[in-house]
Amino acid sequence: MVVQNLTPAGPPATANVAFYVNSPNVRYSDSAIEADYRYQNTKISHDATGRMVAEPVDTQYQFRTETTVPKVGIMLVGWGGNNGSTVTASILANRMGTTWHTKEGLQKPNYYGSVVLSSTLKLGVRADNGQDVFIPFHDVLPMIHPNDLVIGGWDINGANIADAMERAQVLDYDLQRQLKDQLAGMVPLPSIYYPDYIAANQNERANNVIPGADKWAHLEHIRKDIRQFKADSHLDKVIVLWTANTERFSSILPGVNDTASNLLQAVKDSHAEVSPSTIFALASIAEGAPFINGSPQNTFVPGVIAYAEQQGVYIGGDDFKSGQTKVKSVITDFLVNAGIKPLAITSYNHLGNNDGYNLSAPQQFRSKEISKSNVVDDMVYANHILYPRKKKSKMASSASAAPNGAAEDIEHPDHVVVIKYVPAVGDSKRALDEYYSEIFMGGRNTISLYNTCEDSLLASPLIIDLVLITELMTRISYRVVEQPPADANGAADQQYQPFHSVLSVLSYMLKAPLVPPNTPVVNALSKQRTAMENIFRACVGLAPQNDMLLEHKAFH
Ligand SMILES: NC(=O)c1ccc[n+]([C@@H]2O[C@H](COP(=O)([O-])OP(=O)(O)OC[C@H]3O[C@@H](n4cnc5c(N)ncnc54)[C@H](O)[C@@H]3O)[C@@H](O)[C@H]2O)c1
Ligand SMILES: O=P([O-])([O-])O[C@@H]1[C@@H](O)[C@H](O)[C@@H](O)[C@H](O)[C@@H]1O
Repeated sequence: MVVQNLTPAGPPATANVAFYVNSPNVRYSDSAIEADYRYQNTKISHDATGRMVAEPVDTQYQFRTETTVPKVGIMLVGWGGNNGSTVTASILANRMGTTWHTKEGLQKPNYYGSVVLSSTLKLGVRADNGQDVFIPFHDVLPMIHPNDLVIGGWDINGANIADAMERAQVLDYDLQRQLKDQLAGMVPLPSIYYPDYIAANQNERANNVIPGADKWAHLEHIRKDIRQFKADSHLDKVIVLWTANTERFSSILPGVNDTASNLLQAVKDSHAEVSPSTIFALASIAEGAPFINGSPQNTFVPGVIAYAEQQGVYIGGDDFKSGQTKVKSVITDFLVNAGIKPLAITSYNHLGNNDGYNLSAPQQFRSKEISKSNVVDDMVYANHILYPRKKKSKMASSASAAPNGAAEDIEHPDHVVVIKYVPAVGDSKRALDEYYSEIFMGGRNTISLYNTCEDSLLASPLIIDLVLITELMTRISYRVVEQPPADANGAADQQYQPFHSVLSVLSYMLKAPLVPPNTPVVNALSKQRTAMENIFRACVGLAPQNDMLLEHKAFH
């Protein structure tokens, strides 16, 4: 690829960019952006006297982003569910510009709740008057648009997407009325059903199931489905996303799912501890399709992570962060960083959709309880003033384990998660939270929240963001260089590499972010968003966003 240095005229007119960066560190061609980026960090050590020493360290990166936007299809596992049918119908409504009547008047389709489609980021300040300039997040780098997505998928229930939309009772009738004819033609493919992985009450739904108990045959069946879907729609890429029911956790068994080869053998042996979601993940990885887990179960047993690393395919998860937990990752961050000490965080909610029905079973609830409980760990761990570290106990509880895996015995707020199934409220989940904290001089503070979370209307835009960001990441590569290459016309090409297969950049959309082994888990929502934004700024050679506003604090 010939990379042209920037000319005053900017990148080639054919470059697919919403803006361009006028810098010798950023180079454009008609199909790629290459940026030199100096990553600045601070290494901490201690000197001979035990004093802490802070050392600024710089690493020179180069990022390359392919700017040609491909034709992408998404295959939803659980397509006929509330989330699957809602996101499908909503993308169709946006694509067609369908409007509909409600008691509030005429409604227009939108993508509210999507960070990529409905939020902005500060690009910089106006050269003439210093005012902030914001752009749509979607414009920071060339991204696919959800209106262009081809959608398919599987479900153990055979209802077409129009019937599934009606069953979900999420979208307004006047909108459903206009979409149902097109959605009726969308029928989920038969899926894998292992009854012991989801609540027994889901058995009544299972009328669209791949027969047999041969798990390797199931794997090959799903692989064939992915290939067929890609071929039928002449797609460049396919992304598979799990929005099916929450499964019970799989036991981690040495010799079974601890390595890629053992796991593949376990599938050949139809081992009982291989879940449907793990088979979907393996099939996706084998077909080079990124796989995202929107539910809390441990789909990504060690063997799946190892297989994704071997194959160089992206995976991400777990569990959409849509409502109650999203707020928790903000409130807890605010309290702890304000020097206020949460003593107890109590999260109750009830909901009446099929997700809630499935979660009414103990093992499925436990999967959700785990993903909803760990979300405060990084914030607690970061403040040893409020939460002193005790001597390492012999049996440090998992709740006290430091997010980066160090088994330290850390004081931790009481944290309770309760979920109840109340059919009457349907998809309109009611979340009640109490944050009970210690404040100045032994005082106490109580914050109570009542949050009506329309679960599928909150989760659907996250599905879109997960797909758009994952697809973008497949077009970004990087390399670490000491000095910019003397020859930018190819000598450096073979040094570029993808990010780690575990896409921790997706964490903003997820309750229990999967991260590469032995790396820190970040749950604080503001940090997650800043990380995502600054990585994409780096891809166009721009410094990380900071809010110092020195230009407004210094004497002019
Ligand atoms: N706000 C949210 O809605 C939210 C937030 C976080 C996580 N989640 C998770 O997303 C998932 C979907 O939520 P939902 O409200 O759409 O649930 P839902 O029950 O309406 O939909 C799940 C669908 O998956 C299907 N299914 C079950 N097992 C399957 C399998 N092995 N293969 C294919 N299909 C299968 C079911 O038939 C159903 O249609 C749940 O696991 C839920 O916990 C939802
Ligand atoms: O994202 P969030 O609102 O904290 O979590 C939600 C839970 O509170 C809810 O009970 C469950 O049914 C949803 O699947 C979702 O996981």
